Amino acid sequence: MPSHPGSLIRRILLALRQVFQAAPREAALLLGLLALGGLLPVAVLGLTRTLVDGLARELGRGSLTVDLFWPLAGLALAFALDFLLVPWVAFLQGAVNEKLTARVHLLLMEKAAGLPDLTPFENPSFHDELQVLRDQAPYQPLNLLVFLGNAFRQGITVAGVLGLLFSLAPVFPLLLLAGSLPQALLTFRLQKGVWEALLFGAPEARRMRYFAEALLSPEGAKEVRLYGLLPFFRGRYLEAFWRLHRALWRARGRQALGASGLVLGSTLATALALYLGLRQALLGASGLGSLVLLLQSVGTLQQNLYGLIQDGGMLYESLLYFERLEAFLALPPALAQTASKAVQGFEEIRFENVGFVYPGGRRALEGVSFTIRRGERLALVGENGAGKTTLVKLLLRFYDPTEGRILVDGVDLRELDLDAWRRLVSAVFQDYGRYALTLRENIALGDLEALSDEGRLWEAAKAGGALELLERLGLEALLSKAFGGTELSLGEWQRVALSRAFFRGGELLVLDEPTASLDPKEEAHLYRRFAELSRGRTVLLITHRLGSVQMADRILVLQKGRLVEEGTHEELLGRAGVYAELWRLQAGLYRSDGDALGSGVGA
Ligand SMILES: Nc1ncnc2c1ncn2[C@@H]1O[C@H](COP(=O)(O)OP(=O)(O)OP(=O)(O)O)[C@@H](O)[C@H]1O
Repeated sequence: MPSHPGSLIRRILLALRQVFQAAPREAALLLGLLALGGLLPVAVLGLTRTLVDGLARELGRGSLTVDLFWPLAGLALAFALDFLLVPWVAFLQGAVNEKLTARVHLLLMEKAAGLPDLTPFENPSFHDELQVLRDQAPYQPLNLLVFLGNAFRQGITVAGVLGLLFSLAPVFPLLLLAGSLPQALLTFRLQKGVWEALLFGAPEARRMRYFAEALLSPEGAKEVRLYGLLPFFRGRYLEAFWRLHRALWRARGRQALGASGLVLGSTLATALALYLGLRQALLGASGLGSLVLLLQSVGTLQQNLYGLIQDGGMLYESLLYFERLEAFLALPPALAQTASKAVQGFEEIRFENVGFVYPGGRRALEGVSFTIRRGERLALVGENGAGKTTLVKLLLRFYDPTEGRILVDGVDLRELDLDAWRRLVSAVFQDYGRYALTLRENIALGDLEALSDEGRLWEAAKAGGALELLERLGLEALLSKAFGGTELSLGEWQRVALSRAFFRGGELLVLDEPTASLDPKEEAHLYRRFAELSRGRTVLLITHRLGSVQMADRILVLQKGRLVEEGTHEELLGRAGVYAELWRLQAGLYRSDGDALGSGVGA
């Protein structure tokens, strides 16, 4: 539970703000119905008292007087309303829940995908937070509505019953509260222990979900079977389960023990209240109805106070969820976005002593300087982890360099309007998207405004090697088995990604291992057409297949984050440096006699 009422109220208001922004009319109506629902038990108590007092007066007359009729009619109405409220509260709760859940998802999508850079994703706490918020988004809104609704209704009932008792004598609400409040408060505090264990155990709960997912997901299905991973993941799942279960067991045990310990005090206070009520009635100081009210109030009060505490405890987690959501939405982007210099094209891009250290501390680039001129085809080669992809990420401004600068016609990239800059660029990343959308949409995502331009779609498919695919499946084919469509092979997906990049156009084309999944025939075909495909564009090609880099005007060789060589294929071979060594090794793979130094091999 929140440690002081101020923070509880602040959290409730925060969550309510989201509820009312999602569905203002439905939420107001729901609140009204819940308030009515909370008052009904109070009305029943009051009417019962009147009825019993009337009955005591009329006893023996045998006729139903007006004095008896109205409270009876009131009771009938209260019971009818109580029944009537159930389906309508459920109806409104359902409606608000759907809108609130959609709102939470939309807020998360807009925040996470709307960030201009990737820096926040490097931060483990951002990553964790996003995952928790995403995982819980489907059920926390409903939890909030149910538990907040229940707590609100029960709170009104408790306040109403105490008010009624106060009208009998102030001592009654005081005694009954003294009888039930300590137990309720203790439960409240111990419930906090359970929730803290749950929250503290949250990583365990997430680990459990992860290990279950590893066994259940289609992606893992092949390795799970081949390597016989069931016992391993099952074991890991159980380890996490027992850690969480033990923490919850202890917290719940304390809760039960503490509540039992208070039984004596609670019984004494309640018994005293009832004794006083009975004495008053015997002395004729109050009617029989007041005694009945007192008797009934004990049950109603305890039931609602206890319910209030239970639901309040459940509510705690939902309130925390909405507080975390609010904090997440308020996170500022790491990238300064004050720049707004328009850019419609470029003559040259210059890396000037560029260095980059990932937020986690890993240095990926150091002192890199080179220039790409418009229309040039530049190849970037180097071993795994040399920094090639990182260099592209800086060029697309997913991150800013930590040292040096990137200049576009002399202007720092940081000063250019980011959207305008990115509109000039088209790219195929190593981890390109595979979308459960139609083939048309998958290609047109590169430039959605031209979604219906069939001529361009066919052209792009031809350029990207997806023409045969398009002829076979058609533009409207859904590319997803999960949604009842067609599943593509990895190479086919890569052709679609290439087509998407060609569909976008753009002055600068970045290709990061664009042929990794293509068969040798299509790869050769693509590179043969490369001159034509890249006409009028500046191309930055990252590849490990050195046979394909000969079509580049210039080759940059990265090693451990540093630019170590630069030149044409022939120049670099002549230099007998890193490139020549890589070339020799790769060429050797294609020669049967093991002599890798023969000319023209691998070309
Ligand atoms: N998000 C990241 N956080 C921390 N370090 C990273 C991150 N991404 C990459 N690195 C590290 O930066 C270095 C350069 O990575 P980069 O992906 O740029 O290499 P690469 O040359 O493209 O490699 P490959 O040929 O394997 O694709 C690597 O050592 C890698 O471990």
